[in-house]
Amino acid sequence: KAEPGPKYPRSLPSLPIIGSLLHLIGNRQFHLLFHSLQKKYGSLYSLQMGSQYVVVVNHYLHAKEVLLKKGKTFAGRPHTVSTQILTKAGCDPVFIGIKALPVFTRRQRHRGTNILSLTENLSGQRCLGTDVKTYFQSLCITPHIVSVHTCHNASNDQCDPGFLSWVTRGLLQYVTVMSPPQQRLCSQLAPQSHVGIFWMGRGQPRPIRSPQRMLSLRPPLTPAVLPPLQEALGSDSANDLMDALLRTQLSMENNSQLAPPLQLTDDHLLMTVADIFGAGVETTNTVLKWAVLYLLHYPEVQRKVQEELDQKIGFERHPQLSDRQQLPYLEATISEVLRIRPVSPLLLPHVALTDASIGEYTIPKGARVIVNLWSLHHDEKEWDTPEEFNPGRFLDDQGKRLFSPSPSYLPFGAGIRVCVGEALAKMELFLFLAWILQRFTLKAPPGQPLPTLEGKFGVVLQAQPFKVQVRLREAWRDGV
Ligand code: HEM
Repeated sequence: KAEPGPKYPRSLPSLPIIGSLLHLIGNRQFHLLFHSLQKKYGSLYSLQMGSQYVVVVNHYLHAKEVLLKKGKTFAGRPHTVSTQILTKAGCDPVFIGIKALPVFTRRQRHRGTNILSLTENLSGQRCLGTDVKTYFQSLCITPHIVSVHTCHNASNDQCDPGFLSWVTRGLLQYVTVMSPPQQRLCSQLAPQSHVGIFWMGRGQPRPIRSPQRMLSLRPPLTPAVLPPLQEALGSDSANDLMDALLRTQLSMENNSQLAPPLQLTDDHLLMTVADIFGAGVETTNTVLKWAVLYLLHYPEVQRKVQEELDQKIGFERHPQLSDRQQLPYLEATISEVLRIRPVSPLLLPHVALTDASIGEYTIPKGARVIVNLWSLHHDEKEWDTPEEFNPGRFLDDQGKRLFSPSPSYLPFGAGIRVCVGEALAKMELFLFLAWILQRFTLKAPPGQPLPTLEGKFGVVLQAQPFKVQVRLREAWRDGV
């Protein structure tokens, strides 16, 4: 009897050249579309983006196979023409440095109060404006600057002035302008950035003017920036990410056996630091916006968070990272925000580095695999009324924190490609929300309807612009 041939996932209909585009066009919310297509095609199916074979995963068992069990096999990322140009032909982030980020983040645990005092300086003391976007953006940038480089000779965590100006005058502008043009560029081929990125496989027609223009915006690591940092490299141990990168660069330069391609160039350094800002600022800022939006819709949740803060922290001091354990309801609220509106609802695309399989299905080498986190976080078999915002899901009967009430919860991905900023992001979210809600009550401005909870799919799942009224709490005013 003949062996059965390979079994491929069911596929959406496709046409030559345009692939399955006709089935995707007009729908801008790809996570929702991919979620709904399960009814017809099952939880694992494929589609064709131009010449690119794409597999969509909607169930946690398959997702865990891709990310954890076969993490190395599916660890590839797509190479696109724009990323090639932007990274100067492969000066990708330096993973020695990037993967070391959690270490520096752990060290920062002891510096929580310093992050907090920096956020205080930014906030203009007691009054928050209604421009949530700008406020949160500046709030989120600060810990990244601290995490990437702090001047360790200073008594508190202050940045080297040259480095700070390089970040604020050049790098942040570069990172903020990077997303919209990239989106525009991609939208010439497909309506949304994720799909655009998938579409931009090698050998396809593509406009390259924008990435080149973006490249010209990249702030060079001038002599004013690097030498002071190199001089400061005194002790043996690396204190922050910049230290680790510079130390590695130095030891590679001194190793005569390493040919130039193995040297760590200034471009590697720049791209690594740019990546920390690019990947970290918009994500954390977006989660904060979603958190505020849900607190406007669910005032009883806001009240409970404030009651917990009042009881456990009071009004005499700021919340600190060491308070996380005694504020389970706030932690549960953050977890629920990350579930209900995952910032990266399709993760980042993964690529099969060899021929492989997911469940009973054969997956060819080079296939792009999209893990639809939205489907995992809204699976009705795993979550009771998934569209309801209920932090209580993340608490047990005694009110203690449950870290993962369902295996279908992966807001930061998992395995070899897990988000390297997870610890830092959780610290930031905790401190910002604790600090804000200790002092302020958030409401929709009077006479205005509650803002929509519908997201906008793009580089991240954005909340639509909204305004918020911020009131200093009576209890806080009386307490200080
Ligand atoms: C709440 C905020 C954040 C969320 C929800 C988030 C989520 C994610 C997700 C889902 C991925 C993709 C995992 C995959 O494709 O399998 C990712 C990747 C990544 N994140 Fe985050 N992230 C956040 C904040 C940060 C921060 C603060 C940083 C840096 C300081 C960061 C750096 C990165 C990097 C470098 C990657 C790529 C990892 C790789 O390709 O190996 N993220 N993040």
